[in-house]
Amino acid sequence: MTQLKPILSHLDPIIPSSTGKFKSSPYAFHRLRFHPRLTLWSFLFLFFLLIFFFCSPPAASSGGNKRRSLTNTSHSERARLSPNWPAKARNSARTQSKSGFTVLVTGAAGFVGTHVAVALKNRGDGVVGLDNFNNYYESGLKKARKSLLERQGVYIIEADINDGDLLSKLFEVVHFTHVMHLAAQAGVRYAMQNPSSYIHSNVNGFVSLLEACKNANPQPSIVWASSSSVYGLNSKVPFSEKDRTDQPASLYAATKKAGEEIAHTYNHIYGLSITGLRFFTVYGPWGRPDMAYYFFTKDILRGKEIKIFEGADHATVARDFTYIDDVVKGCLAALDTAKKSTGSGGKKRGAAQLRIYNLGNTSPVPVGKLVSILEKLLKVKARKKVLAMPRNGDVLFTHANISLARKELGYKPTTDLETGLKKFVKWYLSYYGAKKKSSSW
Ligand SMILES: O=C(O)[C@H]1O[C@H](OP(=O)(O)OP(=O)(O)OC[C@H]2O[C@@H](n3ccc(=O)[nH]c3=O)[C@H](O)[C@@H]2O)[C@H](O)[C@@H](O)[C@H]1O
Repeated sequence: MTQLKPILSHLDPIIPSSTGKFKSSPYAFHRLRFHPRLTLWSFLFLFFLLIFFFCSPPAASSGGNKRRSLTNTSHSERARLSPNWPAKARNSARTQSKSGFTVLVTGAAGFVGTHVAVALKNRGDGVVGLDNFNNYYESGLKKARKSLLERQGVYIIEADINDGDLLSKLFEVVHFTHVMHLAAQAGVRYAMQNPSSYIHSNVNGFVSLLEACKNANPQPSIVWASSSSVYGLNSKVPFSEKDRTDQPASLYAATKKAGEEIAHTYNHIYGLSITGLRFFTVYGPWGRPDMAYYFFTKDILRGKEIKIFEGADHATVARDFTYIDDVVKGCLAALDTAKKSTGSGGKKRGAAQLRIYNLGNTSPVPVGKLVSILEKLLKVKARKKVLAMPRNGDVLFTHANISLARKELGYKPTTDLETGLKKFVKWYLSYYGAKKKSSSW
């Protein structure tokens, strides 16, 4: 405050005493121009303001609760593309056997994308990744996932799914048999701060991708990530694929629901084979820092207070937390059972497959229990504050009925929350421990 005093005292002469005076800005400007000390202080003030503005890191990941501009325009992405990307993509797309799939994984530097890409590569499929590396959460984590994929022989093209020209070229360079579409603007609560990013990625981006797929010859089969959030205010449990999904509680949910309708249209008009997977709060190693289990871990370790939401009349908030390895198995099973698209070059030649499945754990756990498991694993008592769930798009509980996925995909989750969190915590401590040692954390 004392440092501000000189600045403020020099600003005093130009602070108007009434709104009327404020309008006479030429007067203030005159005073500003001809007061040398004031000019010096003003320039210094502006200089430090600009330094602060340009040097500020992107907002912290905890809860993803600050508005950030996402660097996901196609022009900026195009500028970052390596000139020999077609050769690298062709090489990465090579399969180990004749029957192997050639899969484009969008959102490959994301949490689920990285795991799915590795699993496909490990079983001998050809995999090309695509990711815009936006700054929704710490970019270092996305880069680390990219390095992991590179070590496995998966090349990631740094581009946005909204870049239609790039996608058309990519589908000419590589004849993909399948597309695993995982690129999306995730996060339920962040939608209130940056609504347009959800339209950009989950609506426009999805349409841009489907346009490229429908024009491709051959057309690939598509498996994509929808969300448990489409059940919204539905109160019938467990959530079945037949239940209503017309009451989304967040814009995120609304864009995922829109995606399901858009999928129907492209299937109907162009004969694209499309499978949507409704993920239920997926967690695990290499996870997303904007999710509660992840930033609770970070905050518990730092002694920072965590907020635990509860419903009206102290109702428990619970989630059907689903471990990443189980979800990956579901994704691969969806790819394996996907029928071929029936069209080619934009023309439908027959009815095509259209499916939707819940991929949950079918065992909801209260958020309070999640915290007590973390306390046990981290051996640290959390500083907890229980408060009413804010009106921010959250829903009280999720619970998946997985009978359809079990029957048609052979999907069978086997990891309970404690086992899954144990693996997450182990990864977390080694990842950030190693980063701390290299003093970049
Ligand atoms: O299945 C999905 O479709 C979605 O799953 C995930 O959303 P959610 O289930 O909301 O997960 P997440 O944010 O980890 O909050 C978990 C719990 O902690 C509670 N919660 C949260 C924050 C907090 O400070 N306190 C708190 O109690 C909160 O009330 C909630 O009960 C994905 O982020 C989303 O992208 C989407 O994929």
